[in-house]
Amino acid sequence: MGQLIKVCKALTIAGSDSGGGAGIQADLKTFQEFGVYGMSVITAVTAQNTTGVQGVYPVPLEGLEQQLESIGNDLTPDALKTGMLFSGEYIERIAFYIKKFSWKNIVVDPVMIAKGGAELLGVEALEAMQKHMLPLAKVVTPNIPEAEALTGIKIDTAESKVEAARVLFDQGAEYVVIKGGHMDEEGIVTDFIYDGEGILELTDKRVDTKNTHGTGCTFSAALTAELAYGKTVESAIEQAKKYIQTAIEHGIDVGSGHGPVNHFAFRRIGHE
Ligand SMILES: Nc1ncnc2c1ncn2[C@@H]1O[C@H](COP(=O)(O)OP(=O)(O)OP(=O)(O)O)[C@@H](O)[C@H]1O
Ligand SMILES: Cc1ncc(COP(=O)(O)O)c(N)n1
Repeated sequence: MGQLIKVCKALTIAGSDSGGGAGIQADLKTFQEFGVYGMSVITAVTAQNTTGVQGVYPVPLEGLEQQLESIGNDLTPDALKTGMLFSGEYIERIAFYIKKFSWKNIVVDPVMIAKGGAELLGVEALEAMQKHMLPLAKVVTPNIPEAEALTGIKIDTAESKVEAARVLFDQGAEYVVIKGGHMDEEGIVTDFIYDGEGILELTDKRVDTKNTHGTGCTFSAALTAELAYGKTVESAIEQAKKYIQTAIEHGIDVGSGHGPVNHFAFRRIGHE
């Protein structure tokens, strides 16, 4: 019998995007690119493509819990990320299982609204996110509108960004990454990192493209993969930023709307 290879394992708890650009699909593609064994717990199935979200179908609560049990009873993720969690009730149950199985290295991507405007998490779930998920988070990775919704702070200045990061830290996340994709900065995009003491800003050139569907999912999945390898949070964030930059720069021609990023850009770009 051949010798089995030890691998790092990462879990995503998120929604399915039938179009393959965001959600579970983006996460698993990214895990694969990083050489990490990917697992998934699906909260909801979305009928979605590059033009928008056509439907949202939650997995029955029992099915959600059974997936979490199945993973926990056999497979221990070295790191996990959450994406679209659908509702406050689902968030509460997911937090319960994360604690039950003592899972660590948790990246909370507080997905709320799709780029096209579709609601992926009810507003009633904000409190559950604050109360149950943020205290479990090694890293929370909101975009600007999500950080505003979770803190009630309008982010339009450098000071308000720091203030919002402090509030998210106080809500329990060890590291806060406020992503800059939605910020109107000329030619650049800056992600802002806060760990309760210091601030780090990662800036790169803004790619002029409409194909940014799934950027947040892909970034947080790359970060989770790096944490699964046991990397420090700072180094994992830097690596994730490099990966998403490359994936956006080498965009692919898929669909007629807001296309996905190129998950395999590190490896092979397109074909003849
Ligand atoms: N046009 C761009 N050029 C370069 N980097 C970008 C661009 N847009 C976003 N990014 C980067 O992509 C990552 C995700 O940021 P963004 O603010 O878009 O998250 P998001 O809104 O949660 O994404 P999504 O909802 O599409 O999954 C960040 O690291 C950000 O800096
Ligand atoms: C299942 C699922 N999860 C997350 C997103 C967010 O990605 P985006 O904001 O790029 O639409 C999405 N559209 N669908």
